[in-house]
Amino acid sequence: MSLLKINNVWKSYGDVQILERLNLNVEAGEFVSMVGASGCGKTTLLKMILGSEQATRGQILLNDQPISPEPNEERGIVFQKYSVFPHLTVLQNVMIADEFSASNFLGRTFGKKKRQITDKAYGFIEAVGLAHATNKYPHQLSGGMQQRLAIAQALMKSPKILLLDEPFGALDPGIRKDMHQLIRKIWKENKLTIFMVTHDIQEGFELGSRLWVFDKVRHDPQAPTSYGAQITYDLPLSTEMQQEAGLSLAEKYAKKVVNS
Ligand SMILES: Nc1ncnc2c1ncn2[C@@H]1O[C@H](COP(=O)(O)OP(=O)(O)OP(=O)(O)O)[C@@H](O)[C@H]1O
Repeated sequence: MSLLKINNVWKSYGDVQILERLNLNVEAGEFVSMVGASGCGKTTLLKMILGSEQATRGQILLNDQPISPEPNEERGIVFQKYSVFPHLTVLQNVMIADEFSASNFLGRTFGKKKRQITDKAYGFIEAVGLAHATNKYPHQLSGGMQQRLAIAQALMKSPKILLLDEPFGALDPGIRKDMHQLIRKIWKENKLTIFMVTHDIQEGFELGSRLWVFDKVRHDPQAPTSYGAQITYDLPLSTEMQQEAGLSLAEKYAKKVVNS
């Protein structure tokens, strides 16, 4: 049984068609990279998987059930813009969601419960390589460190699915490489299913186990908003392909997409 089924999904905003005819099955443990022109609907699909946007037609099923209209703990999301709280330390940022759910209103826990949450938070802080910065505030961290913090925050909820919206887009190339290693390690160790939007086709090739390319197949010059993007390539990525990927393969497919 597939973890996620996207059954003939269409999405429009008003009379602007964004996505159309999406039919895809995703198994648990896949890492799907999503690439395509700006504005073609990649984030919109992520939001539909998160549950914060609804399909206009068709259905997305998670474990054969319609996706709940509210985001829930099964799905965590990390955006390009760091979503951490500026007035909380690294440790407090990672603990906060668990503290709120354990204490209902106050956002503070005590005694044994607090110790459990602290231990769990330390585990994820270490996993993302921020053990040396536990008591620092976000403004004292580099962009890469803030993004590590956002990932640790998302992992605290033990999501089965991690949604990444250009998570490394704002980072320098050297730091991006480190983050690639980190995310692959986290993907494997936590047996996550990952959907990642990226503008960098090479990153998409290197990181994913599968690549989706979004593009418009149908065009009407008189009515440019009548047709939405579809997934024009659905490529399984093998490690060999990824090793070979480098620029040459990425460029080849980029050309193919542009020319199609
Ligand atoms: N809530 C909304 N209401 C109306 N239009 C929207 C809404 N959200 C997104 N759109 C439009 O839908 C289209 C797809 O947006 P989306 O953010 O999914 O694209 P994208 O492929 O992720 O783009 P980018 O790569 O630039 O981030 C855009 O034209 C955007 O303006």
